[in-house]
Amino acid sequence: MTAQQFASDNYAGICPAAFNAMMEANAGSAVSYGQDDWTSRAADALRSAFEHDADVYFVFNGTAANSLALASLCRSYESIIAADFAHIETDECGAPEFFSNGAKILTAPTDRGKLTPIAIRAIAKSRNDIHFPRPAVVTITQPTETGLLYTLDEIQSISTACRELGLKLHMDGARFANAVAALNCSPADMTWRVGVDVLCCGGTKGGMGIGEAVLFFDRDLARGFDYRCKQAGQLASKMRFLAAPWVGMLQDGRWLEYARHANSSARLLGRLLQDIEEIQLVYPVEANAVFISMPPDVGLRLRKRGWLFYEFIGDAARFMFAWDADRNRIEKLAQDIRECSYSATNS
Ligand SMILES: Cc1ncc(COP(=O)(O)O)c(C=O)c1O
Ligand SMILES: C[C@H](O)[C@H](N)C(=O)O
Repeated sequence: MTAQQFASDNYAGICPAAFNAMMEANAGSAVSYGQDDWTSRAADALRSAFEHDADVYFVFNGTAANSLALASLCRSYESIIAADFAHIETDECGAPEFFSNGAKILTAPTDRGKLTPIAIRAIAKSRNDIHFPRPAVVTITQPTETGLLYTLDEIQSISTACRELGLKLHMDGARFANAVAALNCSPADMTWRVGVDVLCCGGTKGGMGIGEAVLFFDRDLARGFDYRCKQAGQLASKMRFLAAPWVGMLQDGRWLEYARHANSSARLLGRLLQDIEEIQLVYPVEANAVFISMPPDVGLRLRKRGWLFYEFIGDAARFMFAWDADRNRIEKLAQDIRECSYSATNS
């Protein structure tokens, strides 16, 4: 077993709540393709958690969730307004464009990945001629790809602008639980109550082995989504194993306990690094990610000590924490960063 790494929360294993629910769901046979009891239990559990009679679907990963949800909100000749840092733009390999049969992603320059009503209006009102792919939907990521949070008021302002412009609002919630935990608000307060039409709610990064939930708060927008999933190879035959972890995670608020641990782990690393001269936090630690700038040779030394981290997001080195983050490993990472910085300064 490799020593714990913090390159991504995707590196973590399956949390007990998800695993135990999978084990329980494994008893006997069950109707396939989502007609089983676990799938209806999971959908009901999400409707209860969100206090809304949303239409709920389960897919294998976040790219599929985002791409198929956006394809439901946007015709092939229309466009999706997104932040320049948006995962749908930088890391989904054209899947949103592919599954919408050609919708265009129009990116707005942002401050650290957060869209604003001004940026949205600037794109939406820039042109209305036949040659311009008409904007149909705005997408925001909560927390953002840079680990920052939209406040509830910021989301409300964005959705108000969307309504004025006749646009739908999609939320990439790959780390939604981390945002709910960090803002200490309810899932409803951060979605439909502030005008979000469709949420892609992360299960994988939250601690499941696989799986995301797509919640349509406006059921009309979900028309045909089941067929869209089937056509895209996202209709699981043994859906109970995608669905059951949601029952386990949502029970007694475990998903938020795990998220609180991940968020506090990120804050711990941020604190441990703050007195190292060569290391700067590139973004404030608001959820479960820490982004730092460090001299290139410090990064090389850190990699030589076996640490893995991405450097292609937010022009910084990213460390991201999950439900299982081990304090001892976090302290070891901080110590190695300190020693690698010290040796750089004194070489
Ligand atoms: C912000 C964000 N959205 C969506 C995704 C897509 O998830 P996946 O890689 O499971 O397709 C990721 C990946 O981790 C992500 O970081
Ligand atoms: C960046 C990569 O695509 C993945 N979404 C992650 O956050 O690890």
